[in-house]
Amino acid sequence: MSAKKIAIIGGGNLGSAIAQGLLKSGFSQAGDITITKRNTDTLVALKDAGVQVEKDNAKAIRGAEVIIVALKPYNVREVLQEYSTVFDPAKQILISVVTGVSIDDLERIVPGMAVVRAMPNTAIAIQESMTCLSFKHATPEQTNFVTDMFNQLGAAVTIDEKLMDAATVLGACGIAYALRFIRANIQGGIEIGFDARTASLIAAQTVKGAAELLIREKTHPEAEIDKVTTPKGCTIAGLNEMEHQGFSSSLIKGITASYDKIVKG
Ligand SMILES: NC(=O)C1=CN([C@@H]2O[C@H](COP(=O)(O)OP(=O)(O)OC[C@H]3O[C@@H](n4cnc5c(N)ncnc54)[C@H](OP(=O)(O)O)[C@@H]3O)[C@@H](O)[C@H]2O)C=CC1
Ligand SMILES: O=C(O)[C@@H]1CCC=N1
Repeated sequence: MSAKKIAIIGGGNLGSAIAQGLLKSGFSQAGDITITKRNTDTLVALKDAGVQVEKDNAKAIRGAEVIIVALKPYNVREVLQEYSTVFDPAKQILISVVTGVSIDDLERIVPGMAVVRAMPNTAIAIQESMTCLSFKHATPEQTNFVTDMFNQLGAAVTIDEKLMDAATVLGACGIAYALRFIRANIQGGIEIGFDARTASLIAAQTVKGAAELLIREKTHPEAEIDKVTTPKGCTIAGLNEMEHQGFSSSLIKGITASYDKIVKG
C-alpha cells in the first residue's frame, strides 16, 4: 500500500481503469485517489467507492504527489499548459499514458517536472495490464515507485522511449486485437453448435490458458502448437486453412497499420 496521493487527470476509459486497478490492488486507498474530467457523471461508481471525483484539475494537481495524465493526445498540450504553473517539480512526478507525446515535449510544457511515460492497457482495471515504462529524468526513488506501482497492476517492463509507439500497438491496441480473435472464436463456436455463453467461456479460458503456457513455461508458441497438432489431425487442418486465408499476415499487417497511424498520423 502506498500512502502517496495520486491524481488522475482525464478520467476516461484508461484513467478510470487505472483508478479501479489502484483500488482493487490495494495499492492506494480510495481517499488517496483523485480523478478528474469535465463531465463527472460517468465516474459515479468510483465516487461511490470513495474516490475523489473532481472537475477542478488545479485542485487535483495541488493535492497530489503523483499525477497521471490520461488525456487524449490532441488536448494534452493545451490542458497541461493551462496548469503548468500549478505543478510542484520538487515534490511531484508526472506520469503520462498519452499516446505519441514524448517525455521531452511534456517536460517542455511543465518545466522542471520529471515526466515518466507509461503505456498500460485496459486490463489494468483488474491488475492484468502489460505496462511499458520509459524514464528520462526521474530519480531512482521515483523510478522504483512507478515500476512498483505498475508491477502491482500487472506486469511492467522498462523500454527505450523510441519503442513507446511500438509498445502502444503491441500492448495497448493488443487487447483489442486479442478480443477480436476471441470474438471470432465465439462466432465459430456458435456455428458448430455452442450457445453464445458457453462458446464465450470456452474461447476466453482457452486463450487465457494459451497465454499462461507462454508466460509460465517461457516456451515458444510453435513448440506449444506442436503438442496440439496430431499428424493428419483436425488442428493442423484448421491452422493451415487459416494461414491460406492470410491469418498471420492479416495480424502483422494490422499491427503495422496501427503503428503507421501513430507515427505518420
Ligand atoms: N483506451 C486505451 O486502451 C488506452 C489509451 N491510451 C491513451 O490514454 C489516453 C486516454 O485514452 P482514453 O481513456 O481511451 O480516452 P478517453 O477519451 O476515454 O479519456 C480522456 C478523458 O479526458 C477527459 N478530459 C478531456 N478534457 C479534460 C480536461 N480539460 N480536464 C480533465 N479531463 C478532461 C474526457 O472527459 P470529459 O470530456 O468529460 O472531460 C475523457 O473522459 C489517450 O492519450 C490514449 O492514447 C493508452 C493506452 C491504452
Ligand atoms: O486507439 C488509440 O488511439 C488508443 C491508444 C492505445 C489504445 N487506444
